[in-house]
Formats: sequence, C-alpha cells, structure tokens
Amino acid sequence: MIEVKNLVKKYGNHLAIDHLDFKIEQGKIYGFLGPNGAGKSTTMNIMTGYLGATQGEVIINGHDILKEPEEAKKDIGYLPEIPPLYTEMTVREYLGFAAELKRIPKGEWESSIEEVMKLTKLMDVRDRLIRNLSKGYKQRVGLAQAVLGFPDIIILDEPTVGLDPKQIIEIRELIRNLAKKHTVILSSHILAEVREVCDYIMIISKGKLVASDTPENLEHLMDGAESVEIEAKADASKMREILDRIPEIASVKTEAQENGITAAVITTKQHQDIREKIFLTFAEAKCPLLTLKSNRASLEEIFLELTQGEAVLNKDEKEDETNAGDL
Ligand SMILES: Nc1ncnc2c1ncn2[C@@H]1O[C@H](COP(=O)(O)OP(=O)(O)OP(=O)(O)O)[C@@H](O)[C@H]1O
Repeated sequence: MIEVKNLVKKYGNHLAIDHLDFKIEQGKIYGFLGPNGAGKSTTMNIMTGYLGATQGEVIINGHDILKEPEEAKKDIGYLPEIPPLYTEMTVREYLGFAAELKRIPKGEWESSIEEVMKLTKLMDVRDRLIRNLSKGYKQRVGLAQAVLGFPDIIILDEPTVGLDPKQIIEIRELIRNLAKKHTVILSSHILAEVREVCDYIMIISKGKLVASDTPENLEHLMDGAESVEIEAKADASKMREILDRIPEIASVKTEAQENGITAAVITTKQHQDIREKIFLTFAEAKCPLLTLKSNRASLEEIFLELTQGEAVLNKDEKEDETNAGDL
C-alpha cells in the first residue's frame, strides 16, 4: 500500500505539487490523469525516491521513501518519463546491470531477465545495442527494467508515449497482465488510455488532486450531469404540467417547435435515470412522446471541466501568492 500525505513540491517559487493526499491499495491499476504540466511526473519522481519533496511524506508498504529508501524502493519498479537507458549496452547487458542494481540474487539473474524479456517481447533484440533500437523497443527496455524482479508496485510515467498503435495495444495488454499480481500506477494525459486500462482514476490539475474515483463513478460525479431530452405533441404548459408529476426532476427548459410539438431538456437530480418514468407519465396523460434520450456527461467533459476550473482557480491563487511574496 502507498500513502501519500500532504505532499508539496516547490521549484523555486513555483508550486508544482500542492498538498496531495491519497492512498493506493494493493492489486489495482491506478491512473494519474492530467494535462501537461499538472504535476504527474513530479509526483511519481517523489513517490519513487528520485526527487525530494518540499513537504509531506510517502510511505511504501510501511516504509518512508526518504527515511528508509532501500526498504521502500525494493517494492517499486519505475519507468520514468525518460528512461535512463545506457545506450552503449545491449538489451541483455543493460538488464543484467539493472538486476545488479536491484540486488536480485545472482543465481536468479538469468531466469528473471529472460522472463521479463519474454514478457516485453525483447528476445529478438536481446543482443542489439540499445542505441540502435527504435523508440518503441527502447520504451519496452525501460518497461522490462521496471518489471524486473517483479516488485509489488510498478509505476509507469506515460508508458505508451511515442509508441505506434500496435505497440500501444501490446503495452496496455502487458499492463493488464501485470495487474493480476501487482499494483500498477501509470500516468497519462490521454483520457481514453486511462479509462481503458485503469480501475481507478486520479485527476491532477495544477498540482492538486481534483477528483479520484472509478471511471464509472466519475461519470456520475457532477450535479445535474444527467439530462434527458424529450419532444412531445403538447404545448409548453401541458408539458410542464405532466413533468411536474415526476419528483426526481430538478429543472425543465422548454422550446416550442413546429406542428404543436414542444422540446424540453430535463435535468434530473443526481444519479437518476428517469426515462422510464417519463415515458409512463406521458402515456398515462395520453400525450404522445416523440423523442426520449438521455445525455450523460462524458468523462471527457468532466475531465475538461475539472482541469479547466482548477486552472482558473490556481491562476487567482498564484496571483495571491505573488502579491504576498511582494509584500
Ligand atoms: N526541474 C524543474 N524545475 C522547475 N520547474 C519544474 C521542474 N520540473 C517540473 N517543473 C514544473 O512543475 C510543473 C509540473 O511538472 P510535471 O513534469 O510534474 O508535470 P506533468 O504532469 O508530468 O506534465 P508532462 O505530462 O508534461 O510531463 C510544471 O509546471 C513544470 O513546468
């Protein structure tokens, strides 16, 4: 389990991580989602002990990453945004070097390295110099190094960046397989990727955690996120009179159409699917319902709303900070 408590990172005056708090439970795939510059890499670098925090704590399986780095780091495999590959080594040599750094017992090197090379489909290039590999293969070498020794927690910073679509599918498949036995944390600025692969999404914006939940729950997150559009053969007042019989409705906006038809956008109270009720109420009132469709806010809309909202908020906060600094 990972606990991140009150984490703050400042680069000079720039607040890159702004009091982050979260817990990561065993055996799931977590996604850090956020626009460029949100603080994903900084958070991962601190969690893996590559970077010190200005304030706060990271506890990995009971060990503080700063106070007991050796203990904490042995449970983590990390693929940084730019993997530190030794390009003059062959793939096999580099993984041998990584096995030594990870203190994998020498007798297990051969089998461990072969296992990760098979998993990341590197067997064919094992004797090639890393500098001669394509970007996709280099990424796989970084991934193989992260997975080597099969640590409890595997942290991957933008694991599919720069890969072609086929490689992306393969890496996602690999991540799903890893998650059968490991906790995987990955970062991405691509919503579709996080939604497809992760069990749990943490949306980061301007160094703050602005939402964290399962993809399904995030889609239910916002108040009034569900709306229903209808058209019926009735005037606006008749339509309102019928809709008044449904207590789950929060608001109604009507618009007259041609031929005695009125359209309405109905906002429901949170998490309620009232389409069936609408249908039956109009049927009871003997009023023909011509269209009935539900509009749920997509995860894209939620992501944009959360990250843009935060960006505005932070701009104001930053101005406050600057002013305070000037005093
Ligand atoms: N070494 C550094 N010195 C100064 N500022 C930095 C440094 N590293 C990151 N930053 C700033 O901190 C903020 C967070 O950066 P970070 O790289 O963690 O974001 P990110 O979410 O990983 O974005 P990306 O996907 O673009 O890598 C950004 O505003 C960035 O410019």
